Amino acid sequence: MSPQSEPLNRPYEECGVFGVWGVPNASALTALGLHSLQHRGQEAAGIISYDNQRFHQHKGLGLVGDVFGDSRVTAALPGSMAIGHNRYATTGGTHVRNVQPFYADYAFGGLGVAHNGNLTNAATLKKALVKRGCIFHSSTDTEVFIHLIAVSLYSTVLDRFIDAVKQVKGAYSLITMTPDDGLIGMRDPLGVRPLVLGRIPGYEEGNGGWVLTSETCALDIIGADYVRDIEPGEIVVINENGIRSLRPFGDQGGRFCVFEYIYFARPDSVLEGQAVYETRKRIGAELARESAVDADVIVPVPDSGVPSAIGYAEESGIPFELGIIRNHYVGRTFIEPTDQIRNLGVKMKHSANRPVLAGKRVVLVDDSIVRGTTSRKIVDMVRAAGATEVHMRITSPPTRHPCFYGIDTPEENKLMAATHTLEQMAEAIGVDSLAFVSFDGLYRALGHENRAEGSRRYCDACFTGDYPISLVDKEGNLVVGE
Ligand SMILES: O=P(O)(O)OC[C@H]1O[C@H](OP(=O)(O)OP(=O)(O)O)[C@H](O)[C@@H]1O
Ligand SMILES: NC(=O)CC[C@H](N)C(=O)O
Ligand code: SF4
Ligand SMILES: [Mg+2]
Repeated sequence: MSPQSEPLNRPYEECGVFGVWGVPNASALTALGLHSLQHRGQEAAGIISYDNQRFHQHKGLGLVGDVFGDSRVTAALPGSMAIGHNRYATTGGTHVRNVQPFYADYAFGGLGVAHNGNLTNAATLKKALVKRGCIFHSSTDTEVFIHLIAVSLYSTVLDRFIDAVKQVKGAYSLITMTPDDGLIGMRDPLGVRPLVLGRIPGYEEGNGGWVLTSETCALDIIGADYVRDIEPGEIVVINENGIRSLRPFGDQGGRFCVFEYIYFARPDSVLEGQAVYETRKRIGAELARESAVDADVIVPVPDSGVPSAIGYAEESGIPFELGIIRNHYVGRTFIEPTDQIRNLGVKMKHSANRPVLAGKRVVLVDDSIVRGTTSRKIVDMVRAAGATEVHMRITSPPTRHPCFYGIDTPEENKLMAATHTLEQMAEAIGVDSLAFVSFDGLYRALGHENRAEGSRRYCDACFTGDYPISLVDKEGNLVVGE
């Protein structure tokens, strides 16, 4: 949770966006894309389509399968252009009115927008917009785009859009659609969140078949080819004239979220040219070199600990075993508002594979410790299954600071690494030893010499407190709403 949202005890997550232009049944492809982005948001899903005459939309709380499982739903969203969104709230609670994509009817026609990220000056802008008479319908940061476009004095939609993004601060990967301009994709000037461009084979002769989405796994599911990443600060406009690229912010260099590699993205995705799976394996190998321990078995904390545990096992020569089994019917995170229910959720999600653990010295590999809820439970479980030693290895540096750029982390006083020393953490979790990957180890796994050389390319603020984008609302103690 970012401090800008309501004070619920929730783990982190973020959103997935998808847009397609120039194909029949665009909404059905969008629903498929959203399915493969489910790991980025499990709270709500929505699709808006356009059939050359009017817009159609369907949105709802729940998983993509709950909202779009029935093919009659997408059949009722006709058209060759569509955008979709999976939400996990960072600003504004889990209410139907906050479900994206958002749609607005302007004097110049309709416009739909889907946003992954989080704005750091949304409350400041909202205050000013409300004073000018704007009536907000949601409590999200995303809605400020809708009003900034409405009040802009520029005449074309694209100029109004550029005018709007120039006023916001924060992280945003956006997919917008309008009847005249078609599909508009954009990454914020530092490219904190991902956005890729793909093309469906068979459309090369014409202008159709374009796809914009958060991760390449959503291209794979619909058989689209990866074309390239949208660059930080780049706007792409896709319509019957083909694809056009604009750079109203110039080149400010990227600060891509390093945590996308560590945890968020699906392991079969490729982000900014780097395969997530291989990167996680390399982080695991770095960790094995840095924090070796005599043990009998390397056990991942599923899901996201799996690739790095493979890397750790390969490097250490200690066998990899699935000592913890994950229940596939429990989601990635537990969005229940209380710690009590979240604790039960962790119990429901993981169980010990006793024959693999009994009498063994176990190394558990996970990607992060946020509150420590997962680690505490897993360690208890592994000990109860008869492990003689339990060592914990974490493939991120300690999470000491909240994220304000689209990841739902808790405020500082709930982050275990912000309130405990390493020794206190090891004791609280109940392990014989605990180690986190070093900053240099992490950056080596990303292909850099060390952090000093690599960190200019990434945001790693939740580990370092080095926030690359100003936290305007936080400094002014402003919040958008509940
Ligand atoms: O310290 P905590 O507050 O418990 O949070 C950290 C845990 O949460 C995440 O897992 P999650 O269940 O979200 O997803 P995953 O199945 O993809 O690993 C992460 O991988 C850690 O296991
Ligand atoms: N996690 C996200 O990217 C969320 C997008 C937007 N800030 C919202 O709260 O709806
Ligand atoms: S603060 Fe952490 S999670 Fe947020 S964008 Fe930066 S690296 Fe990613
Ligand atoms: Mg996990």
